[in-house]
Amino acid sequence: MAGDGAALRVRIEEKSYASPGGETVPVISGLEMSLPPRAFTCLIGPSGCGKTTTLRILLGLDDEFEGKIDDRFRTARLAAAFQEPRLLPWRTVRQNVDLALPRDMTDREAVIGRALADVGLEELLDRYPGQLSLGQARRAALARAFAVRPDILFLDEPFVSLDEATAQRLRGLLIELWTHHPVTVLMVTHNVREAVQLADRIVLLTHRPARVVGEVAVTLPREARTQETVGAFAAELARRHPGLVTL
Ligand SMILES: Nc1ncnc2c1ncn2[C@@H]1O[C@H](COP(=O)(O)OP(=O)(O)OP(=O)(O)O)[C@@H](O)[C@H]1O
Repeated sequence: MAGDGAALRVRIEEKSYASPGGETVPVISGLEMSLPPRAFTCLIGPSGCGKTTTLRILLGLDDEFEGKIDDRFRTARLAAAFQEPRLLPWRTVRQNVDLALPRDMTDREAVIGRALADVGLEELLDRYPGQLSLGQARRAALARAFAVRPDILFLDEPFVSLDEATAQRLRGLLIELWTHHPVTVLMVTHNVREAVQLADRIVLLTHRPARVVGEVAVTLPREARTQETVGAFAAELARRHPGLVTL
């Protein structure tokens, strides 16, 4: 992808779904945002406002919308990790990573070995997903996403339904991976503290139909992001955006 330093821009004029009764339900309306290269952007907003729908459009999984997506999304190498780890159950961890790699990638065994070692799964390469804990499966999904060496990485609530200690370890791991392999990230989360802990900037959406109501730079240096400073930053966001940001 062209490393020209410009931000990737997106404008989704309108996206609707049909309700079971056949009515048109607008889900996104006039959503405009940009993704600065190699920045970690979190997308937050009320439940059901259209965050996953936005991600699906950017990933090219849904083209039934009106708007303009930067052409570079179409030529960039994309990777994603979702709420469900989405590993193929009949393939081993090693094979799951291998299947995601570009066909022309050389040195695959080394790439796979390194990616899984980076997330602490070097002993579990030949296990099947059913033999992993949820936390281990999430690690494997992150390893797979980074192994692809993407230009843009999309994350949709990758740590939801984990116990807090495991989620916290994986957040640390994600930042470590991203620091070593800087990539443009767009991560959807419900959890404003998680967004403040991880992001360079937070894009805040309205209730459905979603549009952007604000962009917040997280100015806390990463080494100063403690439970207290993150909590205070998140509380200030909730104070400024009542009804949209809840702690
Ligand atoms: N395939 C679909 N058909 C009809 N309606 C849909 C479909 N997918 C999503 N919706 C509706 O569109 C709205 C936005 O859904 P979406 O999953 O994008 O929201 P979200 O912000 O990611 O939600 P959450 O925070 O709860 O994960 C919701 O009201 C949802 O019920």
